[in-house]
Amino acid sequence: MKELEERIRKEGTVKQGNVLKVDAFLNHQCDVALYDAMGAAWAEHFQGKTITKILTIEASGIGMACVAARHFGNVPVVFAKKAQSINLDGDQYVTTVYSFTKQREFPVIVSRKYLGPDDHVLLIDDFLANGKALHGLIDICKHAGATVEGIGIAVEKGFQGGGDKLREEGYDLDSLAIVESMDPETGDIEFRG
Ligand SMILES: O=P(O)(O)OC[C@H]1O[C@H](OP(=O)(O)OP(=O)(O)O)[C@H](O)[C@@H]1O
Ligand SMILES: O=c1[nH]c(=O)c2nc[nH]c2[nH]1
Repeated sequence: MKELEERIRKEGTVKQGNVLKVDAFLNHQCDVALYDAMGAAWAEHFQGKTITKILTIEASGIGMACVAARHFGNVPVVFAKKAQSINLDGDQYVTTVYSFTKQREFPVIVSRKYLGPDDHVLLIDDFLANGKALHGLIDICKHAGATVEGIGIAVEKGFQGGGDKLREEGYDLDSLAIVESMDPETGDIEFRG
C-alpha cells in the first residue's frame, strides 16, 4: 500500500534491535484516516470471504482492527488480553506469547464467550516480526475450533521471517507494507517488491 510505505519513509525511524518506530501515526498517535484506508485495502484483499469476527491482540492492534471492522459489515472485534483481570470471567482460552517490544512473555487470554467453532476469523495486527503474536492468536483460534480466514497486517518486517513462515503454513496473509531491510545507521528503509 503506497500510502503506508510513504508514511513509513517520511515519519518512520529505524532503531537498533530491528525496531521500526512509527508511533507518530500507527501505534501511539493514531491516524484514523490512514486506518480507514488500511481497512479498505484489507476488505479488497479478503473480498468474497465470510468473516464473522476480527481478532487482534492488545494493545496496538485494537484501534486499526475496530476501524477495519467498518469495512467488514461491522463484525465484532475481539482483542486478546495480555493480563488476567477481575473483569475476565468464566472459561477462557489461554496461551503464552513473547512480546517483541516488552521483551517478556505474556499470557494471552480470550473469553470462550467471544470465540467459537462457528466463527470465521480475520486476524489483524499492526506489526508482524517473528510471528509470535500471530501464532498465539492462531493457537487460540485452534482451541476455539474457529476458522482463520486470513491475516491482515499493517507492517511486516520481512527480514525477521515470521510472515514467510505463515505463508508457507498456508495462511492468506496480506501485509500492507513489507520492509525488506532497514538500517539504523543511515535510516534507509527498503520495501519488498
Ligand atoms: O511477530 P512478533 O514478533 O510477535 O511481533 C509483532 C507483535 O509485536 C508487537 O506487540 P508488543 O507486545 O511488542 O506491543 P504492543 O503492546 O504495542 O502491541 C506488535 O503489536 C505485534 O503484536
Ligand atoms: O512499533 C513497533 N516497531 C517494531 O519494529 C515492532 N516489531 C514488532 N512490534 C513492533 N512494534
